[in-house]
This record gives sequence, structure tokens and C-alpha cells, in this order.
Amino acid sequence: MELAGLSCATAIARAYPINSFTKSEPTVLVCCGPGNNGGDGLVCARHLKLFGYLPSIYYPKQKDVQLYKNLSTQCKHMDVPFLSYLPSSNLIDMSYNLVVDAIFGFSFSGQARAPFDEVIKSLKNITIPLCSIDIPSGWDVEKGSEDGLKPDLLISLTAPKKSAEHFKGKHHYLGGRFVPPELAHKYQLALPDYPGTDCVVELVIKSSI
Ligand SMILES: NC(=O)C1=CN([C@@H]2O[C@H](COP(=O)(O)OP(=O)(O)OC[C@H]3O[C@@H](n4cnc5c(N)ncnc54)[C@H](O)[C@@H]3O)[C@@H](O)[C@H]2O)[C@H](O)CC1
Ligand SMILES: [K+]
Repeated sequence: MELAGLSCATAIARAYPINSFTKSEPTVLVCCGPGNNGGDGLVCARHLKLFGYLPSIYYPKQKDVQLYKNLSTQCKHMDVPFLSYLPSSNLIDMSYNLVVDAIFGFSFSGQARAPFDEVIKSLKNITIPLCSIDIPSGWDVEKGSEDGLKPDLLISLTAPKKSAEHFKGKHHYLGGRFVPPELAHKYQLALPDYPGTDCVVELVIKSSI
């Protein structure tokens, strides 16, 4: 999770460097869900802060699990604020430069339940760039979602999921450089080479003609 979250912050810094932002402060809103995708979001927020961004976290379903409690504590020690409510889409557009969607990853199924149904609805209405960790939240892992979130940046972790074929945004990165060769061979994962010591690699987006 540490490597996944660091990969996410690194991909964000590549695609949206602080000097590309137009607002006076490099604010970023990180929305975290109840599972490991949310945990990746907490780690990402911490590294964004270390990279000079000003992240705020919205984490409405905080599980009583030591791992997540530790990650939250680390963010609090880094002076990363936790919001008690999700601002309206308009307010998000006015206050932040970018939103990170760390709500659901590959274990999501069915229809999003409260409070995440409303969170996803709000994120569909923002106009600032949206960055999804691993899978756009609410998408079917394989089939995607016609009327779901439309992120500008997708950071696939370990390997792109089948639904990534439906990603139409600007930037697609692969992160999570931690797959043992034996596992890659077993599952016939044709992973691209990571340059040098990088933890992310930008993937070419195939445009449909
Ligand atoms: N395992 C790995 O190889 C790695 C995983 N990484 C990250 O982990 C997520 C997958 O995490 P997981 O905890 O399995 O699940 P999610 O975070 O996707 O969500 C589980 C969470 O959501 C709840 N839930 C499921 N469906 C619904 C619904 N319809 N409505 C409301 N809530 C729902 C469920 O109850 C759980 O609480 C993966 O995507 C990566 O981001 C790392 O990358 C490291 C490698
Ligand atoms: K996500």
C-alpha cells in the first residue's frame, strides 16, 4: 500500500505538476473509501503533502482497523486536514485544483451505497481534473460504466484492469512496481519496463478511430 500510494502521488506530480495549477495554493481533495483503495488514497495524500501539494482528505467511513487508523494518524501528524463533509461540486471547483478518487477499487460490486452514491454523483459534476486510483469508483472492474466517473488521469496499480480499455482521459499511468517476476509469469502479465528507478510508467492511450 505504501508503494501503491507513493506511485499515485508520483503519477499525479508528473501529470499535474504544482506549477501547472492556476489557483494560488496547490490544493488537492482526496476522497477515500472504506477499503484498501481508500488506504492507497491516504498514503497518496501524505506523499502529495511531502511533494509540496496541499491535500485535504474526505474519509466518511473510517473503519476500526489498525492499518487505516495508522495511515490517518500519519496524515494528521503531517497537518493534512480531514473534512467532515463533502463540499458541493461548485465549491470543490472553486477551492481545489484536482480531486483524487480513492473510493473503490477492484472489490467494488453492485450499486454504490450511501454515502458513496452521493459522493460519486458529486464527482461526476466537477469540472476540475479528476484522478482515479486503480479503477474509476463505481465502474465494473471488467466492463466499466457508460454513465460513471470520467477521470482525466487513471493510475492503474499492479496491472491495468480490463475496464481500463474504456478509459478516455488524458493520462494513464501504471504504478505499483512490486510484482514478483514469478507472479507476472504465472498470470502472463506483459508489464512495461519501468525506466530506471521510477515507480510509475506512462502508458500510451489507444484512441478509437
Ligand atoms: N491486493 C493487491 O494486489 C493490491 C491492492 N491495492 C489496492 O487495493 C484495492 C482493492 O482493495 P479492497 O480492500 O479489496 O477493495 P476496495 O477498496 O475496492 O473496496 C472494498 C470496500 O468497499 C465496500 N464496497 C464494495 N462494494 C460496495 C458498494 N456497492 N457500495 C458501498 N460499499 C461497497 C466493501 O464493503 C469494502 O469495504 C485495489 O483496487 C488497489 O487500489 C494496492 O494497489 C496494492 C496491491
Ligand atoms: K478509485
